Amino acid sequence: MLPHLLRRHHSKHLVRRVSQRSHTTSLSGHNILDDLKARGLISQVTSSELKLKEVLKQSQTIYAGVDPTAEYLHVGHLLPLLSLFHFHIRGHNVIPLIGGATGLVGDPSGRNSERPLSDATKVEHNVEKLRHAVLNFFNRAMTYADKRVQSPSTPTARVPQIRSNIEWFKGMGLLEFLRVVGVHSRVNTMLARESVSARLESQQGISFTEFTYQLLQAYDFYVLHKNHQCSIQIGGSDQWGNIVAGIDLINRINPQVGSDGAHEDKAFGITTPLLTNASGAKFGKSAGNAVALDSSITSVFDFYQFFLRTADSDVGRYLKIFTLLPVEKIDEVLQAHQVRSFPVHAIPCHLLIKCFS
Ligand SMILES: N[C@@H](Cc1ccc(O)cc1)C(=O)O
Repeated sequence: MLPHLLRRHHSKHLVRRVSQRSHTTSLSGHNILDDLKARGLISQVTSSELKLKEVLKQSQTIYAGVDPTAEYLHVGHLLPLLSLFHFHIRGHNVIPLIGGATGLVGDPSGRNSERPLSDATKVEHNVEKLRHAVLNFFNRAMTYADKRVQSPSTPTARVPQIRSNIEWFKGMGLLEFLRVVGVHSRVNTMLARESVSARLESQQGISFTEFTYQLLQAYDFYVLHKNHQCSIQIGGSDQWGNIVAGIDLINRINPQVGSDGAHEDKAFGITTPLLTNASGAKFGKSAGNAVALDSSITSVFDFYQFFLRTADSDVGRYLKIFTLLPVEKIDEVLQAHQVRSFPVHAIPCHLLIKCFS
């Protein structure tokens, strides 16, 4: 029942979206933040929402990173990527980043044990696969959003350029890193970050390698801020510490002072929730139930089944997260179902299949 209802409203609303987008008002702070929030795509922001909304009235550059721990993306990656995509279709600049360098180190965030170091050639291989996967995501999502998006006159005509942080780390020596980044970083603050403090209590502790991870990600934000005027980083909620580390570094290297002498925020972070099902279980590679966005790993059939088996109580939440349908429309449809006490069986899998298979 639900897929049909949604299909009917789908094209009408997307057409409206496009005409809005071709005006400069598409950048109005009205407001991507409200929309992302209503979709359940925001967990936390690093400054006041008011301030961020103000900033978003102008075109911004926003980045999100993915580490090459596997050669495919999974459903959990979709939350930051879709958030990035929401910014993209409203005319902001987005930078999807692959962690060609950070993947060689390993992020301790959200893990209670040390990762074995990945083989460098495997990491390189994964970077290329992920580059392709992210490109594919943007291509498909843009086609799904609107075919006209391909027209060169729209701000979203181009698929964003994908970068890898190996670009700036490969030529950087240890001494330079210590002098540029280390000197501005407080060990006390680094120890207090959740990703580190949680591990300090474990018997195994944390290696120096994983301990420094936050500084690598911090430097990424700094480089993108300096060279590409990137002002916002998006990541999963486990990335909070790494994102804040970047903002700290940016502020320490170039303290921003407004005309009244007060500190002025120039860099911001947005975290997305981690994807869970109604019983609170996480999805992801480390949770062991990854649903890959790659039909050679998770077949189209399994992918479809995954969404088809969505519990009724998750349907509304997933629709808001995974489709571009207007939130009001989703609420309307869900309400109609509740009133008539229809069971809501599935989210419109056909839309998702088109995007990712
Ligand atoms: N640390 C992120 C990936 C990432 C890497 C580099 C960055 O600059 C940003 C994000 C993760 O593990 O999900």
